[in-house]
Amino acid sequence: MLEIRDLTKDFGDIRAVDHLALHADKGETVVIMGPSGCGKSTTIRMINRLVEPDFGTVFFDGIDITGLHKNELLAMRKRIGYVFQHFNLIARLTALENVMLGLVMGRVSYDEAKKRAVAILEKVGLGRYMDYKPSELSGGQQQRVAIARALAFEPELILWDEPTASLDPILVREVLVIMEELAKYRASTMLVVTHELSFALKVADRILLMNKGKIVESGKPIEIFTNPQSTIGKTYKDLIDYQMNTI
Ligand SMILES: Nc1ncnc2c1ncn2[C@@H]1O[C@H](COP(=O)(O)OP(=O)(O)OP(=O)(O)O)[C@@H](O)[C@H]1O
Repeated sequence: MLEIRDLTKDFGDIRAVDHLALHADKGETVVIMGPSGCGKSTTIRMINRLVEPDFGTVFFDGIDITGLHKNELLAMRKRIGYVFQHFNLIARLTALENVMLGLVMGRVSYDEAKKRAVAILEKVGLGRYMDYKPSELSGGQQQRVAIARALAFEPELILWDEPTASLDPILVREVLVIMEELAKYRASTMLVVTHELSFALKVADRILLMNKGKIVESGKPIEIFTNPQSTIGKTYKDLIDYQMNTI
């Protein structure tokens, strides 16, 4: 469903992503992990062209996203949901309006947009908070609004860019639980950048380890974390061993 080849991005002298290749099958949950600055966010942002690639192709359902014109790209973005680290909600709008906005701008009628937004907010456990503004919600609740917004178009692919990274540890779980449910349901393919080892172990169908702009290792969680082949993989294994031994 998603096939990336040779993806490359330079920022000045820095090569953020270096001839990267990856693929994800329909319904699969693929987790990307790697050290800070290795190019994870840049990779994920190039898929829907929030960052323009310098080189390479991103095939989604057989269409090369890198070659799409503006209107085609906007249409494609309805098929690809995106959840950011910082929730990027509009402060003066309520939770309901934040979820409805994209739908209404995407030419869904007001009544239909409202019906869909209410249903999705209920699904993420925010039925009671529809009329709250972001400043009146906890970080976890704000991120759940952002997830509802990403789900509004029933995306075939959801890109997650460190969705729990700016949350208080206590609030991380409520977001991970929703992600786990979505992964289980398999309605959308999920590409997840995260540092949450427990989520990767439990939920990922496949983990990709990244370093210096490239995928250096890929496999099922159990393979990667018990018998790592790369230096980065060995570091993660040590981290898991350490955590297990300290519990
Ligand atoms: N807009 C930009 N301008 C200049 N350099 C950038 C820009 N975005 C990213 N970079 C650089 O590209 C490299 C990869 O950054 P990226 O954010 O993709 O890494 P990351 O793996 O997501 O890191 P983290 O886990 O800390 O979020 C880094 O060296 C970063 O400083």
